[in-house]
Amino acid sequence: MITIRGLTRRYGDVLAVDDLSFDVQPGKVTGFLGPNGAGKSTTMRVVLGLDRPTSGTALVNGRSYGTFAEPLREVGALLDPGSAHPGRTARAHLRVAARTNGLPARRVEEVIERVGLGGAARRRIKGYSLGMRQRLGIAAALIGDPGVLVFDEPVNGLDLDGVRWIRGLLRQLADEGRTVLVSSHLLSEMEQIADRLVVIGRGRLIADATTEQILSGLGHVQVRVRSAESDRLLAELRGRGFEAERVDDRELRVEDTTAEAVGDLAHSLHLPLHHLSEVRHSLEGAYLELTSGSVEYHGSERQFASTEAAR
Ligand SMILES: Nc1ncnc2c1ncn2[C@@H]1O[C@H](COP(=O)(O)OP(=O)(O)OP(=O)(O)O)[C@@H](O)[C@H]1O
Repeated sequence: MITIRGLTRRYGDVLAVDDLSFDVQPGKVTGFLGPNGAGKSTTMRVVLGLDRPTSGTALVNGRSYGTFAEPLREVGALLDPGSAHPGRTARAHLRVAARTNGLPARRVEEVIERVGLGGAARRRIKGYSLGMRQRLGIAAALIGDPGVLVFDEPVNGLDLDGVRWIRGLLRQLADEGRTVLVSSHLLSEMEQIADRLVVIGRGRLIADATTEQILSGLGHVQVRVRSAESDRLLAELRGRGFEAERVDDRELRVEDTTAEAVGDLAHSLHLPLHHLSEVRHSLEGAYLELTSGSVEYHGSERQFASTEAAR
C-alpha cells in the first residue's frame, strides 16, 4: 500500500506538488492521471526516495523508502527505461541489480522469462528497441518480487503489441495482490488499464475514485431529435421536466437523457420522428475540461470531439 498525506514539493517558485493526499490500495491497478507538468513524476520520485518532500509524507507499507534495508523487495519502479548501461547485456544488467540487493541469481532468469526477454537476454542493451528496454525496466522492477510497483508512463512510445502486453502484465500483478500505481497523461489509456483513478492538476488532487465513477461523471450525453411536430414535442418534453432546447425549426436537443426515453415519449404521443441520436462528448474532451485550469502548457488548439451514435 502507498499512503500519501499532505505531500508538498516546491522547486524554487514552482509548486510541483501541492498538499496531495491519497492511498494506493493493494490488488488494484491505480491510474495516476494528469496533464504534463501536473506533478506525477515528482510524487513518484518522492515515494521512491529519489526526492524529498518539502512537507508531508509518502509511505510504502507504512514506512518511508529510506528506512528499507532491502528496498527492491518492498517496491519496484519503472521510471526511465533509458537508464540501463547500453554496453551491458540485459542479463548482466539484472545480475548487477540482484547482487547489489542481496537477491539470488535465479531471480534474474525468472524475471527475464516473465517479461519475455529470454531470446534477447544475451544481446547488448544498445541494440534494444524501446519496447525491449521497457521490458527490461520492468524486469528490474520485479526482480525483488516486491508487493508495491510504481510505473511512470510505461506505455509511452510503445506499439500496440507492447501496450497490450503491459496492460496484461499490470492486471496480473494486481491480481497477485500487489499494489500497482501507473501514471499517464492520457485518459483513454488509463480507462483501459486502471480500476481506480487519482487525477491531479498543478500538483493538486482533482479526483480520486473508481474509473467507472470518474468516467460516468465525465460522460455527458445529449439527445438530438427531429420531428415535423417539434413544437408539440418540445412542450411535452418540458412539461415532463426534460431539459430541452430548440436547435432549428425541426430539431431539438435534450440534455442528460437517453434516446430511448425521448423515443418512447414521442411514440406514446404518436409524434412522428425523422431523426433520433445520442451525442456523447468524448471523455478525453471532458477530461481536458476537468483539468483545463491545470494544464501547464496549452496547445494552440483544443479539440472537443464528439461521436454520434445514431439509432
Ligand atoms: N528538479 C526540478 N526542478 C525544478 N522544477 C521541477 C523539477 N522537477 C519537476 N519540476 C517542475 O515541477 C512540475 C511538475 O513536474 P512533474 O515532472 O512532476 O510533472 P508530471 O505530471 O510528471 O509531468 P509529465 O507528464 O510531463 O512527466 C513541473 O512544473 C516541472 O517543471
